[in-house]
Amino acid sequence: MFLRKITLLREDIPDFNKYPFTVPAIRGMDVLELDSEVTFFVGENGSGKSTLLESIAYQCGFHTAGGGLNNLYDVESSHAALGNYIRLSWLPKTSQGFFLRAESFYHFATHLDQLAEEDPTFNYKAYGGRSLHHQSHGESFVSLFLNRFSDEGIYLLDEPEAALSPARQLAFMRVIYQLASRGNSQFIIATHSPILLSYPNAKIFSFDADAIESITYEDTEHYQITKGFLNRKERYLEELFLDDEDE
Ligand SMILES: Nc1ncnc2c1ncn2[C@@H]1O[C@H](COP(=O)(O)OP(=O)(O)OP(=O)(O)O)[C@@H](O)[C@H]1O
Repeated sequence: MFLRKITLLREDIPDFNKYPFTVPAIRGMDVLELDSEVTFFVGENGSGKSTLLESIAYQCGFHTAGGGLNNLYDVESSHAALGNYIRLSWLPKTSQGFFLRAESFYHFATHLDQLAEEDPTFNYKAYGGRSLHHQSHGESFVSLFLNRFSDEGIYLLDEPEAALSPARQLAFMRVIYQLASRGNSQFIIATHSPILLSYPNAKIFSFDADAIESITYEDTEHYQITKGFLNRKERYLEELFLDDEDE
């Protein structure tokens, strides 16, 4: 493990009425203690998971649109609004790792193609040997996990399941397991996947309340709704499609 603590520098915040401090979970944040190789951020859409993850990436020196320390490319990266208002406590510090952002992964793939154009020796070795644009969305994620992720580093992943089939999500959990069990990799993952969230002994932080708090897997809405739906699909669908006058 590397990153042990994330502290919101409350005394430095000029205005709590401006984004990102208008987001309840961020506004109420104090100190997050990380004590597992795998940490999940979970919560409703818009609850602040990406905002916090991006600010961690910013503090790590990673491109906030996705990439590692050496990936400088020109795409509209967000300003990491929260980036200057958090403090990361490391033991030990690492600058190795990667920020995967599903929504801007296309731009990262283009950035690699540009590198290949400029440098004929660039062979996509860390990305499966060929342009990420020549692989399917899911294949390109898997190439990244298998080739770019190495024994040491902090991996910040924003909805990695976005491109992965359920089978590939399970395979991805094995990649996490192999890296994390060697003791030198740390993962912080914002996700909506009930499969990924089941990773054993992970810390799960929920962003659904007025502060970010640790919860169990079974207490996540993702687990409860998915389980309820799969157990009683007909009942759920019946209620979902009830005509207004029937209610
Ligand atoms: N640059 C911005 N300016 C103002 N508001 C923003 C900005 N970026 C995000 N927001 C708002 O902040 C809130 C938190 O957004 P964020 O992207 O962190 O949510 P999230 O939990 O990652 O959601 P999702 O699960 O949908 O990805 C949302 O209400 C969003 O509309």
